[in-house]
Amino acid sequence: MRPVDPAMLRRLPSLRRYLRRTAVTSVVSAGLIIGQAAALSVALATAVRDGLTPEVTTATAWFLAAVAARAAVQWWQGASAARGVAEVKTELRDGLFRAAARHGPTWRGRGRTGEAVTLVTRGVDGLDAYVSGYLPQLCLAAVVPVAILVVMAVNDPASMIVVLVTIPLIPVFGVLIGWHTKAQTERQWHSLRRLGGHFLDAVAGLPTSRVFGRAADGARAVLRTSDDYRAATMATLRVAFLSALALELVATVSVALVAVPIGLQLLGGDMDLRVAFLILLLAPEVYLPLRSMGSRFHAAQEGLAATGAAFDITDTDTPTPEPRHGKDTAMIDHATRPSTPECPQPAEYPQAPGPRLAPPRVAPDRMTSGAEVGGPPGIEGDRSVEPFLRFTDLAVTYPGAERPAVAGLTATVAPGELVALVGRSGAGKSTVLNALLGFAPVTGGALHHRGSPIRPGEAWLRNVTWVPQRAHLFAMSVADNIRLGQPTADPDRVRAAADAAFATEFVNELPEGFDTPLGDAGFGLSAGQRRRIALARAFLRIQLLDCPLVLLDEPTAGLDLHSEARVAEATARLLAGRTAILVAHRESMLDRADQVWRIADGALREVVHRSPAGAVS
Ligand SMILES: Nc1ncnc2c1ncn2[C@@H]1O[C@H](COP(=O)(O)OP(=O)(O)OP(=O)(O)O)[C@@H](O)[C@H]1O
Repeated sequence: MRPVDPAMLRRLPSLRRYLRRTAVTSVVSAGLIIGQAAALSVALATAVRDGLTPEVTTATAWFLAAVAARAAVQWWQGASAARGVAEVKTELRDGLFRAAARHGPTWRGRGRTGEAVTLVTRGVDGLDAYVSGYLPQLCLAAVVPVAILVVMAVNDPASMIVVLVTIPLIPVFGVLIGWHTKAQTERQWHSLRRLGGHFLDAVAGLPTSRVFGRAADGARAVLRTSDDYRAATMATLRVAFLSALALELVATVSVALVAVPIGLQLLGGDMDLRVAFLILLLAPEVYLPLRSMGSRFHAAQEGLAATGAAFDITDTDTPTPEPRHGKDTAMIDHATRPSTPECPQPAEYPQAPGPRLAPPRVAPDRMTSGAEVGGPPGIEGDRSVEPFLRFTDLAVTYPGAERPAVAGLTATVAPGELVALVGRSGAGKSTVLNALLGFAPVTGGALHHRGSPIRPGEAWLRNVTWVPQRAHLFAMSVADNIRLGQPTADPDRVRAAADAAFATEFVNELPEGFDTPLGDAGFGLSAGQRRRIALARAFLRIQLLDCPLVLLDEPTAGLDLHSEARVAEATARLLAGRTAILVAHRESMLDRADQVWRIADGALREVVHRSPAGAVS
């Protein structure tokens, strides 16, 4: 623990400039403190001895001039500090952005975006207390006591010796407490960064964690990190308050040790009154900058910890942020009880090595709609007559949008049917899926499942498996990503789901296989690999929860031919015997559809029915 980190001075020229300005200000301040005390002691001693003579008036005028000059210097120092803080923070942020540009997306993805954002914003802002609070006090502490000791040596060497003996107590206490504070502050800063990372991951993955029944766990993880941060902050504050108290006590006792002998000498007539006033006025000023420096040291620590983290990034060619994918840092805590219910385990769950799947199930009785759980009894329709899904004049208008994204959509889906949605980009295909998931507001018409109105929420989502266009992978291991909805699933089941999604091959080539931690949004995997992990996640969910409805949003978009063929095959396995709605552009996916809905400008323009043999009706 050094008073000033030389590494910071080396890397930040604006900090060096600021420190030079502050050093000059401190020397001027020291002169003014001594001048002020000298003028006042002359004025007081002369007034006591001779009454209000012209000498008293002159000394008082000098005293007032010194006070005014000190105020001006302090104002200038404040302005200089504000400029210095702005320059140092700009330089540091500039360095971070340059490093990010130099390293490209590789670096960003390996860390958590939320952590990086916390570092660049709140972390760098933590330097305010260091630059404008701690450094000026440090400069004063280096100059003022020395100057005052010289004055004391000339006027009263005995007082100088008392000060010389007591003054080291303050830095010694400061250092002892500082060692303790450093660990506390680093813990506090670490918690804050984790909080930023968790929060962003939780928010970005919210739709995914909702569908997979883990939204509450994400919130709990954020809450737990917030609590860690609160505890670390309170611990730092406790140390800061205690240290302020200890330093205050040491300074007061030290001033008393100087004052008592002076009083005795005055009584004995051995000391001039002017010298006595001068020493008594200067004694507290010796300890003041050291005390202030000690108390500001704690506030400055967060900024220093953040700066250390920033230099780790700016200094390395290929920065490797601290590991953050352990179970303790995962957004979703697997120790918590899954929010989805335990499901019967199908006896024929696929086992490695070959991807074998459980036999398809069509419209299982276990299925629930939102209405069955939350609605009044008797709301269910006639299962033998009602289609699996019914869209009646469905309209969706996003908040703030001028026109509906989907309007007047009327259609039905029979149990076990595969419906493919086709249409140009922006036609409204994903919106149809979002309406079914409850992610887009149904502003007109109705959605029914087996005759019951669909009520978006946990109960309904338990029926659904969703593979979105851009599946969100969380910053945790590959295995934990696959078992997102079923955290208690054993490794064999995870592996079998990966086999079925043709993911095992590339996962085995990752450094730690299924335990390989992924970065933000699945960093470290290609787009096709991410999709296969998302499919594996869906496989596991289907197998364990037996979800009868599958929603897939362009599972093969942006893939090369080889990956596309594999994902298409995996998708076909996923959909076998289940009711599914699939947004598709590729023929490979359309061939398997029972109905093809062509959507344009939010309206259903055409429905093509295909027979099992592929004929169009
Ligand atoms: N969250 C949203 N808020 C406002 N408007 C939205 C939102 N999401 C989509 N839209 C708009 O709704 C319309 C339909 O979008 P949607 O994503 O359903 O199209 P899409 O057919 O799935 O397109 P693509 O094939 O490119 O994914 C578009 O005009 C889009 O701009």
